Formats: sequence, C-alpha cells, structure tokens
Amino acid sequence: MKQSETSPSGAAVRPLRVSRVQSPLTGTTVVPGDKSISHRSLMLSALAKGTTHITGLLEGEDVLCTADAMRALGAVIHRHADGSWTVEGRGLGQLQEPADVLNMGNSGTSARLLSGILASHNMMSVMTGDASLRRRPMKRVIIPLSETGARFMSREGGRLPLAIQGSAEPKALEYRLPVASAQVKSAILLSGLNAKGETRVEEPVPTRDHTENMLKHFGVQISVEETSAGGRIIRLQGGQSLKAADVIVPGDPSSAAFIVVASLLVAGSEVVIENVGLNVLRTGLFDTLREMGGQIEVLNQRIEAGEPTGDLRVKASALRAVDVPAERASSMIDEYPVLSVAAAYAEGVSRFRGLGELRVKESDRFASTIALLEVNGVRTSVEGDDLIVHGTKGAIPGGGCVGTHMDHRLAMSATVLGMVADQPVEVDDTTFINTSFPGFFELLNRIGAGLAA
Ligand SMILES: O=C(O)C1=C[C@@H](OP(=O)(O)O)[C@@H](O)[C@H](O)C1
Ligand SMILES: C=C(OP(=O)(O)O)C(=O)O
Repeated sequence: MKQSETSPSGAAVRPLRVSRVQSPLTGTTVVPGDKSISHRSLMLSALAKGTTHITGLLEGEDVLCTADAMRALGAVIHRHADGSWTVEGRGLGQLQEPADVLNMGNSGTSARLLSGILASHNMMSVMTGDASLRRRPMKRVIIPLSETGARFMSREGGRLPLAIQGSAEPKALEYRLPVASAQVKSAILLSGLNAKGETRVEEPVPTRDHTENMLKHFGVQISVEETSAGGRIIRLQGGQSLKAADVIVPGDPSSAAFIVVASLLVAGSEVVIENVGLNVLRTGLFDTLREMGGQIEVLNQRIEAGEPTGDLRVKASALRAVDVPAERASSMIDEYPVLSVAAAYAEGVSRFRGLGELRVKESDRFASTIALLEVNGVRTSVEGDDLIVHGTKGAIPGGGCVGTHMDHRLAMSATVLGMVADQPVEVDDTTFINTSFPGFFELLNRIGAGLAA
C-alpha cells in the first residue's frame, strides 16, 4: 500500500514492513497511562465539584475524544507543560447541552460510558464516531438506559450516530448484565449518579472495576457484593455529589502486553516495565503467559490512587501451549490478539475459550486475529466461540500482509509477530496505534527492536 492512500477515517494510511529482530530487547521502560482509567478520570472529574489534577493521563486519541466531549459539556480542561492535566468540574446535573455533535472517534469506551452520563442529564445530544465505531453495537446501552426515561434515536441495529434526549427525572435501574461488559456496567452506574433512588447492577462475571474504584475515590458511597455464583452486585444511591480528587493514572497493562510478549519471544531479552497497573481484573494475560512458561516477575508492588501497581521484569522464555478458560476472558479481553502471537510461537496447540465478545471490538477481532495468523502461515481452527492456535515452536513463517481494519491492537500484534517471524510481515496501516499507545514504535526501538517505523 502506498503512503498517499487514506484509511476509512480519511487520515493518511501508514503501512509498515516489520523484519525479524536481530538482537535481544533490553532495558527499562514505561508504557503510557491506562486508557480505561484515563477516560474515567476525565468523566468523573467533569461531574465533580472543584478542580481535579490528573497525572499520567494517556494522551491517546481515544482519551482526547473524551476530553473534547467533556469540554463540550462545559468542563474546563487544561493540559500543562509538565504533561499533567486539570479539570474544573461542573458538578452532577450541571452539564451544559453540547452545541455540536460529539465525535467519539474510534473509542467504544467514550461512546458507551458517556451515553450513561448524557441519558441522565436533561438535554439533547448527538454522538458519532469513525467508521469502526459506527459499526459497533450500542443497543447494549440503549436498551437499559431507555428504562431511565431517556430517549434514543440511532441508525439501524443501534449504530451511531445516536441522538439522546436525556431524562428530566432519570429513574434508577436494576439491571443484570446479559454480556460481560465493563462499559455497559459503567454506563448504568454513571446514569445512576443523577437518578432518584438506588441503582443496582449485577454482573454474572466480574469485569474491570475502575469505575467503582474511582467513584469511591471521588467520595461516592457504593457497595460491591460478591455473589455465591462468582458474580458481583454493585449498588449506589443517586444524588450523591462527587468531590474533586487528584488522580494518578498507572501504566496500561493492555499496552504493556505487547512489550511483555515481544520480550518473552525475542531470544535473550530482558526488559523491565515500570509502573504497570495490576488490577486483578486486568491481568489475565500475565497469568496465562506464566502458565505457558513465561518468566514475568512483579517487583515493587504497591497501591497508587486505589489501584494495584508494580514493575514487571520479563525474560525471554520457551513457551508451551495453554488452554484459557472462558471465565478468564473478561480479565484479558483486549489481549487475545497478542496472546495468539505468543501461542503461534509456542510449542503445542492452544485453545482460548469463550471469545464471542471479540467480534464486536474495533474490528471483528475473532476474524482478524485468525487472519493475522493464517496469512503468516500459522494454522488455526474454530469451535463455536473457541479459537485454537497451532504453535510453530519458534518458527512462524511470516511473509503475510496483515489487514488491521482500523484496529490498534491488531496493528500492534502484527508488529510483534513480524519481530519474530522468519519472513518480513507487512502491516497495512499503523495509524490507529495512536488511539491507545502513542510512541509505540519509539518505545520498541529504545529497547532495541530496530524497526524502520
Ligand atoms: O470499560 C472499559 O474501559 C473497557 C471495557 C472493555 O470493553 P467491554 O465493556 O465492551 O467488554 C474493553 O474491551 C475496552 O477496551 C475498555
Ligand atoms: C476494545 C477497545 O477499546 P474501546 O472499546 O474503548 O474502543 C480496546 O482498546 O481494545
């Protein structure tokens, strides 16, 4: 593909040819801030009274979309020269009607969480996104949020653009999640903040709990109860005011994932990644890689702003196949594309169970992960929602051209695959990496990847 071509978003396409890395990856590094926590810090601080200082905010395009949206809703948001941010909140119920369409770019988290806030404020708003986001299902939030009294108009199938008439007197919801989704859970909890009475969300499988943790950090009383079946029930009373509270965002474990897998696979590597968020509802990949024989050590474990954090020391390791249970999927839902690269390099046949949710991410990640492997000579098979990867014992043929379909995680996984494949790998477009991991190639090159990017 030529440099002059444009992606479906209209931006210039940036293809990349990735060749096998010739020497070990070494050194100490840090990855950018956690995307989930960054979104929530901007949304909750805009709903709070007072000024919140945020350090370590991810300055990726997804989070910048959230910042723009919260500005359009009346929050005053500044980035300072030292990279920290301040948000002067409006207070709950005090958001202003946005004067124009809110553009959520490539970001499902922005669109779904914000829909909970917009539905519970008495105003009219319209939300859109890029071609990838406009394909993704929004009914999962529209259906429950309609019960609050808010009205939604969307394209066929509940797709963006979405018009929302927020409710003047939002009703509190009682809702059991039909899919394991932290975005849906969070949308309902955020709408419950400005509703009358108790909001109750039950999740059959625990999902990332950053919204719950950060609500507590902003002074909201919220109860979390474990059910006998292994799920959780979360309750909060509407009408509690949020108080500005400074936030320190840890490094994103979902970004660290690419550096961890690359360091495990490139022979002789030893890399330390400092300040990685280690919330147990996010670390399924690291557990899985350890089961495969990966040497990943946690150093300097601590709690920072309510979230477990630590440094990871990763040493190149011979990996063997793994069988990942469906119950683990929500703790590593964004990590399957890069796990599949590790499994392709490992010895033996791996199985990842229960991956239905991968079909509704930035791309259909079930299909695009299979294509990533197959086009590079790695055998896969599918049984229902299970993905089976036939490991090559360190001999991934490579030589393929990978279609990334506006999906940052596909582009980064393809890069890692190219770094250890026998033949160079073409990645059709790397522009979307900036949604979650600005500086990805620079970081890899600092630890010795020698990429031409
Ligand atoms: O709540 C969040 O910040 C996220 C939840 C997950 O999505 P789902 O809620 O759709 O599983 C994840 O895939 C996404 O990257 C971020
Ligand atoms: C699925 C992802 O994000 P979002 O849903 O916010 O687009 C992701 O970052 O992998």
